[in-house]
Amino acid sequence: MIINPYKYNERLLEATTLTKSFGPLSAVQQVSFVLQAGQVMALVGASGSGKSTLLSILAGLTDADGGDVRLDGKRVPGPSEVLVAGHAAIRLVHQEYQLMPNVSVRENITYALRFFAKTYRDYRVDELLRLCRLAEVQNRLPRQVSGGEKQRTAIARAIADKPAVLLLDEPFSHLDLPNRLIVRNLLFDLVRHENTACLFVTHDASDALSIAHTVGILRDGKLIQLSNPVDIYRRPETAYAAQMTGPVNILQTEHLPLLGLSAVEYPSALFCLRPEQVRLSEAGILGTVRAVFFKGSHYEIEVELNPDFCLRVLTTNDSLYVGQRVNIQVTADSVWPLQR
Ligand SMILES: Nc1ncnc2c1ncn2[C@@H]1O[C@H](COP(=O)(O)OP(=O)(O)OP(=O)(O)O)[C@@H](O)[C@H]1O
Repeated sequence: MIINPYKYNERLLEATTLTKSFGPLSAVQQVSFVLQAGQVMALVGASGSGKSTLLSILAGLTDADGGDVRLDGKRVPGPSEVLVAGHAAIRLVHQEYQLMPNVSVRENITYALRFFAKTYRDYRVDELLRLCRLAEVQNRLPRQVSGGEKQRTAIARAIADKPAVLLLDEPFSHLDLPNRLIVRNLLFDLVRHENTACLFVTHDASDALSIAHTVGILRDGKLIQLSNPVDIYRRPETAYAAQMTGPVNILQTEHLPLLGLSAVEYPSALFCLRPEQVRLSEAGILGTVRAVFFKGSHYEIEVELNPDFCLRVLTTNDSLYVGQRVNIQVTADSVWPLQR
């Protein structure tokens, strides 16, 4: 058993008011959060919201204009302050994996342990090959393995010497479903067995909600909401946060009476209604099915309540068809007010 050289305290990785601009463009604006050992955080944001820039700052690979990053209370220097950019205990796995093309999967991982004694190195590489499910392809070159295997090789290499923090840039975006599940379980194992703190960025909330302990929403470089997955899904603060975290109906005050809800009870002008909260019920309001999308485990349908207002509804009812008249029901507690 190898003891991790980094002694953790409660506030492992701490970002305080990080800011970065490229000319007039503010890529990262006043971002602050704390990530603890054994925790997974996901940052969700649209393309260009500053995810990669933020990761690079956290890894010590890009200088911030303001604010700082601390690991166990000690400031992580930016690249302009050190000879070799980066921090020994913080690893970033890029979207392109950046593997050495001419050596095997095993050698790619072994390279990260080149300063360790051979006995430990061999033991640890075998352990990583098992953890990352790479034993069968260990002697192949990176170009001879699948995208999922490349991804796992990059993760194995990054965690080889047990860094305190693992940062992942869009770890799921190029993977098919079976590989997404393997990487998801790998992250679970990592935080459980090695107490690593993981932070990944993604534009797809489904991975974030199912894996992370904390989910943050990035918009135009700002961390606009940070919460546990259930709260962020059920109680998003803005329409953007609602849209980034799953399928949603964004309603305006004038839509509420169409759903049988009294607008007077709701002072806000925008509301979030998740499609699974809409029930098909004979006692409900009459509408017409405008589209039916098969989603595997369920259907997503669009129900038109008037020519200007359609509602997305999730249902397991498999007998619905376009043009059908259906009744929908929405309860007051499933409508969540949003800030403008
Ligand atoms: N080196 C740079 N010089 C100038 N502008 C940059 C540079 N790097 C990033 N930007 C800009 O900063 C903003 C944030 O970019 P960033 O790559 O961090 O976003 P992102 O959320 O990771 O996007 P994506 O999901 O498309 O990768 C974008 O508008 C981008 O064009």
